[in-house]
Amino acid sequence: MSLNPSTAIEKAQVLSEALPYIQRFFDKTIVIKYGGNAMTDEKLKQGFARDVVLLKTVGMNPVVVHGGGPQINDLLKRVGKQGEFIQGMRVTDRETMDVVEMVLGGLVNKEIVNLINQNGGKAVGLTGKDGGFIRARKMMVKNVDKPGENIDIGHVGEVTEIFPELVSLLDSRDFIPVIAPIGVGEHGEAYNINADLVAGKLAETLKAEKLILLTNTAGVLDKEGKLLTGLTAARVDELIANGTISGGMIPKISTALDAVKNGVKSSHIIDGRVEHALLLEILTDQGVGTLIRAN
Ligand SMILES: Nc1ncnc2c1ncn2[C@@H]1O[C@H](COP(=O)(O)OP(=O)(O)O)[C@@H](O)[C@H]1O
Ligand SMILES: CC(=O)N[C@@H](CCC(=O)OP(=O)(O)O)C(=O)O
Repeated sequence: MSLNPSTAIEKAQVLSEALPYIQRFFDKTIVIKYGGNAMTDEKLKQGFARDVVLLKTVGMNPVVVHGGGPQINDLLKRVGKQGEFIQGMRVTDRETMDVVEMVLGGLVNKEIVNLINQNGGKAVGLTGKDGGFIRARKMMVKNVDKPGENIDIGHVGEVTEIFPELVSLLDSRDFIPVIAPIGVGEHGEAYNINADLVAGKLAETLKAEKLILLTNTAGVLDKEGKLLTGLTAARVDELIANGTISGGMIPKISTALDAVKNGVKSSHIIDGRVEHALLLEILTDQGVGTLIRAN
């Protein structure tokens, strides 16, 4: 099949546009949070895996942290339980914790590992229990109706420490770490941690160049549903206070902000429903979501 010369030149131009980005991000760590909602379409999943392999092949160090909220809800339903969330965090009793470990540490993790490997990468799946590398403690959430009181939401954790050696070792041997957001407590107990929080802390610990949170919206939207392409700390506070940002977007935006305040060069909330969103964000002049800056 002969190629139309102008199409061929356009393709070459897009490839050429990637060069400065490849040079700038060579050997840099990019932490990518792959949200459960962005994981539903087969073609998108293949595209995601291919993009991750491409980034690794051109010399970057992609580290994938995945979610799986909707997938946990599906299995809970099959065992007759209803998922419940308070301030974006899943209420996690003992039985729910078992389901979370099965879905995140098992099904979802191995599916992503497999997808990346089928596309020519060398992915290795981990939970925070492996090498005890994600340490956690029980998280309490504030009771908004009763100031000063907390709500106990069960086996939900917050990260206390991340030991980066295991991830760095995998990176240095050309493996791609794929991490499920499960932490381990002082007594070996498992904690369910919001995947955005794990991705943010990991990005800080690894001194990542970028934190990219892939989700199922165009980015952060204003009250009219229009995309906000750039946000600062002050504006985020305002949008949370007036209810424009709610639910699962609260831990996401807080994480993105904490990361840039703590040394990650840039945080992005981008649309995982756009094919090759990762490549567009990292290797082209085109932004595909919301860029979060400290000020
Ligand atoms: N201002 C906002 N802009 C975009 N999404 C918002 C906003 N406020 C709340 N949301 C909700 O946050 C959701 C993303 O969080 P979540 O469902 O936890 O995603 P993920 O599974 O990718 O982590 C969106 O689908 C949307 O319903
Ligand atoms: C404490 C808490 O809420 N944990 C999350 C972990 C998975 C996750 O974060 O998945 P998404 O990124 O797909 O939302 C949960 O149980 O759903």
